[in-house]
Amino acid sequence: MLDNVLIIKLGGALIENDEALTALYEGLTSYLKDHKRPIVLVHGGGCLVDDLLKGLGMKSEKKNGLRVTPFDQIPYITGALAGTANKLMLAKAKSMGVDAVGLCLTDGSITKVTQLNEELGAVGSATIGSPKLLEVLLEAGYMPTISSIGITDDGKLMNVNADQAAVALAISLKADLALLSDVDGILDKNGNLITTMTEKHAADLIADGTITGGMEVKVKAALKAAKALNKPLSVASWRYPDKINALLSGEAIGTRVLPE
Ligand SMILES: Nc1ncnc2c1ncn2[C@@H]1O[C@H](COP(=O)(O)OP(=O)(O)O)[C@@H](O)[C@H]1O
Ligand SMILES: CC(=O)N[C@@H](CCC(=O)OP(=O)(O)O)C(=O)O
Repeated sequence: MLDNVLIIKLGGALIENDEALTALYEGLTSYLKDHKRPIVLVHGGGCLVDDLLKGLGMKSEKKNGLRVTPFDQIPYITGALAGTANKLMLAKAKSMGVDAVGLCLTDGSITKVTQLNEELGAVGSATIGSPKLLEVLLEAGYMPTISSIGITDDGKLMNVNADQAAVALAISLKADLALLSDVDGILDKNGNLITTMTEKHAADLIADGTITGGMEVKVKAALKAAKALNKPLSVASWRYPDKINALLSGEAIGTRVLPE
């Protein structure tokens, strides 16, 4: 098992923000010049899916933060996430001199994906798989860049929430994990950053409507990872390049989600 892997999950809005995406890769390349640390990127792209479905005149709704994915929409959603979003990440990596390899969640069986339930349609749940392919790529110096599309054992395309996907990979690789989004971390009712989060506190904030939608999914996924790995992880912003450096050096940024 490869030691000290860091998985960084990037929310989809980053892909539409060229300045922040450039700053992220600058941060990664300058850190990797002086340090040897295996880094895996997992990305979302929910905003690209929204734009595509709207452009196609298709309706889209979310239930508890997860997109209802009719089977007739999954080819388009696959195009947006495993296609456009993944290849825009690889294009930026290429232009910054980073040797990246684009993957989906079931390439090399890096996770196992099953259908979550009938109600959500082609929405998948990712569980731990084989770390082998990622270890081979990381040892050879590539930066795996993984979309949240997966394939079931009987060959059906599935749309997996990217935070949940990153958690399954982190547990598989026993990696450190950071979930980076378009907000500074988990915010309280007044919009102030909460610096640490426990399961009990999160349950209270979900119950009183302070944590909703995509953040509810993210916090639950983060708590699952913190518990399974028995270590805290960061829910933070991708907006500040200096904080990315701090994160790479192992400092706490944003909200620390604790394994309790
Ligand atoms: N308590 C909260 N703190 C921060 N963000 C929250 C909270 N509750 C809901 N949100 C929403 O969750 C969003 C982040 O989740 P999501 O859109 O899924 O992000 P990403 O695409 O980066 O994974 C924020 O932009 C914000 O609108
Ligand atoms: C099932 C489900 O909700 N899938 C997500 C996958 C993309 C994602 O998670 O993107 P962000 O990280 O940018 O939110 C979706 O269709 O939006």
